[in-house]
Amino acid sequence: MQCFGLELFSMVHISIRDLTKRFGNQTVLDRVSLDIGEGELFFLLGPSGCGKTTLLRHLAGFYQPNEGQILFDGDDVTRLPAHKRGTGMMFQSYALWPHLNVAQNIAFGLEERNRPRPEIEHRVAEALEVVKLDGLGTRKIAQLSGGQQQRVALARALVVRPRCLLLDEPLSNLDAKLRHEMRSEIRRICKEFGLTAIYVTHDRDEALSMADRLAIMDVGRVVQSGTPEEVYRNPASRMVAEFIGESCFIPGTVQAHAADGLYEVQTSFATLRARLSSPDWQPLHGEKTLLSIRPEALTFGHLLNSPNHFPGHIVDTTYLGSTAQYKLRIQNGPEIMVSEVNPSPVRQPSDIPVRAMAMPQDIVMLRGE
Ligand SMILES: Nc1ncnc2c1ncn2[C@@H]1O[C@H](COP(=O)(O)OP(=O)(O)OP(=O)(O)O)[C@@H](O)[C@H]1O
Repeated sequence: MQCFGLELFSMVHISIRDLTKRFGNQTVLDRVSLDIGEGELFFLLGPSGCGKTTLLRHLAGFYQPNEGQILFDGDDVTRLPAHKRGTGMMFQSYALWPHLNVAQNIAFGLEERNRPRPEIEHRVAEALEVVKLDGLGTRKIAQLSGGQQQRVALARALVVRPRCLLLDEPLSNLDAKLRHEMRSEIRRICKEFGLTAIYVTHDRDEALSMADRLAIMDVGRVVQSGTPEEVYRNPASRMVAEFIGESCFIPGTVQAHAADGLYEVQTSFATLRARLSSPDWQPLHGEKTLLSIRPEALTFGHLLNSPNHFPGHIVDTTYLGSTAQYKLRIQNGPEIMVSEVNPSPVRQPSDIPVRAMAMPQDIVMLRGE
């Protein structure tokens, strides 16, 4: 009986090579290339309409590209029909059958594959256990909460033992608390079974908190990929910096290459010390740059040996409980955001001068636009 078990997932390495898709004269995927390792939980992240779902649908076999290839473990599956690819899919709308009960919904894919009855029963029971719905097999779908329905959808995708799991915004219909709960559930299950999984979202918190690696897409292209930390710390462009987190941007001119790989940058209000986002760019003296600073990289205070000071006054305060967000208007400079953890007392808008500072490693130089 053990041979029916969900533990028999086979991981797959996915290679996407120069995939291009056009709908009429609109290029929706533009030479997309990505490698997704065995057992990796990989996120596709990007603004609405950038092509995430279209890419996922190519992996599932629902769409054929105009150009390019998809390889599973080195085998070309680009023209292989969906039902022969061994992928499991989980959608935003749970896509469950309302007239079938929970177990029947989960069993559907196995029945389609004409699996013997004892195997179906065993595997459905196991799938229910994996998603923590044991004992609810005979429930009607309408008698389940949104979170439970999403667990059924996950069990249904897992029960066919997919070579890879494809998830299209699976949590966006859930409220914030359930979403948090399901994030760690989905990650736990993927890791427990060593599943290769590709997850589409436009929710950066979901991607940052769950992904092994992620790709940011914009108008049909992959603009950057890496671990959440790599992309968050080293955004390749303003678009990536803004999409993956909060950031303020200060234009400047490169002055000199300082010690430790840092650069001095002249801005409208001070000379700041900053680091490059990417080693591919070696800026020259006088070149334009855009400094990207995260609100949490700034702290209030004044250290004499800190090279980066931002003198100004607070023009707006947003209290969020665990943090406060301040809008700081810099003298002769732009407005920037400063985030303070565990604020007490909360600073109020005032004309009284304050000073914020940031470490050079936390100010990132992007190519000037
Ligand atoms: N079957 C189709 N026929 C024509 N155009 C399509 C089709 N499917 C998608 N598109 C277009 O392709 C573009 C990308 O759509 P896609 O659904 O992949 O974006 P997305 O990044 O997943 O967006 P969202 O986050 O809003 O779901 C959009 O402009 C969309 O209108």
